[in-house]
Amino acid sequence: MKTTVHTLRKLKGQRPIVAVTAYDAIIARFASDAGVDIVLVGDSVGNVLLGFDTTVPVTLDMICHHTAAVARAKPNALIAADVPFGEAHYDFEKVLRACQRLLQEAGAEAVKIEGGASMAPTIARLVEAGVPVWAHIGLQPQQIHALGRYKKFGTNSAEADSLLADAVALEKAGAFALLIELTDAAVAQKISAAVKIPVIGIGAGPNCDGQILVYTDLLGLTPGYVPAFAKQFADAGAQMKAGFTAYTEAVRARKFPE
Ligand SMILES: Nc1nc(=O)c2c([nH]1)NC[C@@H]1CN(c3ccc(C(=O)N[C@@H](CCC(=O)O)C(=O)O)cc3)CN21
Ligand SMILES: CC(C)C(=O)C(=O)O
Ligand SMILES: [Mg+2]
Repeated sequence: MKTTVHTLRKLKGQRPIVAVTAYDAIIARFASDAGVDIVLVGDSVGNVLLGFDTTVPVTLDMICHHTAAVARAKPNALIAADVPFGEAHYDFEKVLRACQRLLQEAGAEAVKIEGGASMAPTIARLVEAGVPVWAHIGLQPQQIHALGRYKKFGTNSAEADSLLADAVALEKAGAFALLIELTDAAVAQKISAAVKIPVIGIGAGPNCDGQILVYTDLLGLTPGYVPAFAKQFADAGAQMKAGFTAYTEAVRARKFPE
């Protein structure tokens, strides 16, 4: 059955929501067939697949390209797409046009936007236009150059209070869900209890309404640094390397083709 923002909202309090990133049709199919609820075309495509160091160089064109590939798999999982660096910060027309491309041209069914309470007015207007918005708080990787490093949020009471205020403001703005990244687990739990919309965590402890991981981290395929919170559930990297080695040896030994 097709997952929608409506069916996701109803899962809160019923069972944990499962989300992963996907950047192409093959992975979207595997993830969706496994029963994943949401496939996110994350701007992490930049550092995990495209060889960039951060998510900052990822453009709207790139996200549209990867989202269209995911959409061609026709997954049952909801297709969400990241709004890339900068796009949500010009004016309303620019961010609406970005979301219009993602939904109309690429086939996304929801967008994810990094930002706290200050993003709430923009999100309220997008929701009014029919754009389902997943609001992303806590660590916002698009802020890396401003932050200097990836750091945990909500570790003191001022930060914890401001995260809770962000969550409440974004729920009020009409976000269909929250994503909370790299935050103190107790704060993530408190936020999950305080809002009616689902809270999906990454590096935010076990007491959220769902979890998300970058698929290459959980399959053992990430080429570079893997965050400590990610758990590896399979070693697809080792299997792929073994497959390439077997092929190389078979060709060199004239055993393939037979
Ligand atoms: N492969 C990959 N996995 C991800 O989860 C991911 C990306 N890339 N790229 C986009 C963002 C960036 N993310 C990151 C990147 C670094 C840390 C990190 O340095 N974490 C430290 C803890 C830092 C602290 O506690 O202050 C760690 O050891 O996990 C966390 C999340 C999450 N996202
Ligand atoms: C890490 C997740 C939440 C993300 O935003 C991405 O993959 O880009
Ligand atoms: Mg992202």
